[in-house]
Amino acid sequence: MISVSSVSKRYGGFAALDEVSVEVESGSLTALLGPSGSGKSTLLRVIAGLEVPDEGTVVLEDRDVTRLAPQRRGIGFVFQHYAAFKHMTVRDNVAFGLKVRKRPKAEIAAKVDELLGVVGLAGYQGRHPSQLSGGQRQRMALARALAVEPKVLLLDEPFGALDANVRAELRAWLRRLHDEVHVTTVLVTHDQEEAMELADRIVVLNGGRVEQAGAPRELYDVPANPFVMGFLGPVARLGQGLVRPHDLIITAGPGEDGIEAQVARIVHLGFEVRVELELDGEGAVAAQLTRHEAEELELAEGDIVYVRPDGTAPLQADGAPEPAAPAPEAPAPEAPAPAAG
Ligand SMILES: Nc1ncnc2c1ncn2[C@@H]1O[C@H](COP(=O)(O)OP(=O)(O)OP(=O)(O)O)[C@@H](O)[C@H]1O
Repeated sequence: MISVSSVSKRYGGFAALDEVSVEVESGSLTALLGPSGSGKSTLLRVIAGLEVPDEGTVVLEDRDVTRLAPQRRGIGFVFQHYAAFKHMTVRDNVAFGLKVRKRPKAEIAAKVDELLGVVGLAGYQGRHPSQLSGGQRQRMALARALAVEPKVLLLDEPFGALDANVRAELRAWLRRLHDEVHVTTVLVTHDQEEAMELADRIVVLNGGRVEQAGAPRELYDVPANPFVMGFLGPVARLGQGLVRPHDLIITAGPGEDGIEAQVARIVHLGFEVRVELELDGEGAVAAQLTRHEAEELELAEGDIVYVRPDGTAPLQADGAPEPAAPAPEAPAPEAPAPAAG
């Protein structure tokens, strides 16, 4: 287990981390998710020992390592731009840490073979890094980090420099790898889809603080505040209430609490249909329907319909957990667009 308690890290007067506390279960895959500059990399570097916090502690498996050198923490690290030894073969790159530790030759050979199999590079032992694709290089980096059997694997945007298709492939692959080897893993990403798909647990950072930590579905379904809601997925605003666009129900008649709206645009996205609605005096809102639902309603642009949230209670735009009494006009929440690729 990794236990980060009340860690603060300042650069000059600027707090990159402000009393951050995070628990990472042994064997889990935890994602640090947040916008650029939120402190993700700084937190990872504090766990790695590449930065010493101004305040707070880092405990690894019951041992206070706050001031311990990185190489003595039992940690494997993979960065976005992995610095491979260009003059060495794939085999020698992966063997490097074991050679430094003076392990017997036969043991090194067996371990390297095993790992190259695990990361899907079995036939590539003799190649040099320049003869690998970007995705293959990152898999080699993971094999190299895993070779010394770290207690903790730290990944800083390991697929950040790769194109979308390769990223998606490597994500699925990393999840399978983690299910096999169960190394306690902390992954930094600004991509909410990557975090949702990979992680057992997500820690959302913003401005050097933890906004919320929990299972991906918990964060998506029960976000603690508008920031988390906006960062984890699309948000539709009905008055002071924030809901997911797929939690909006459109009906032809007003029903009990339907809000009148005019269909401004219908966008067919394969299985989904996005219905853009103009609310009277309340601006625009987009609902997400299945194709089947949209067909049943026989929606057409210009139609007058009624919209309401389904059973889920909307999050209040001012962050209050319960629907508040008539609130003063609050400014729109700063819900950032989910990060693109
Ligand atoms: N060595 C440093 N000196 C001064 N400021 C720093 C230093 N390292 C980080 N910072 C600042 O601390 C803040 C957090 O940086 P950090 O790299 O942790 O963010 P991040 O969430 O990883 O962002 P990104 O996704 O862009 O990598 C940023 O505002 C950054 O400019």
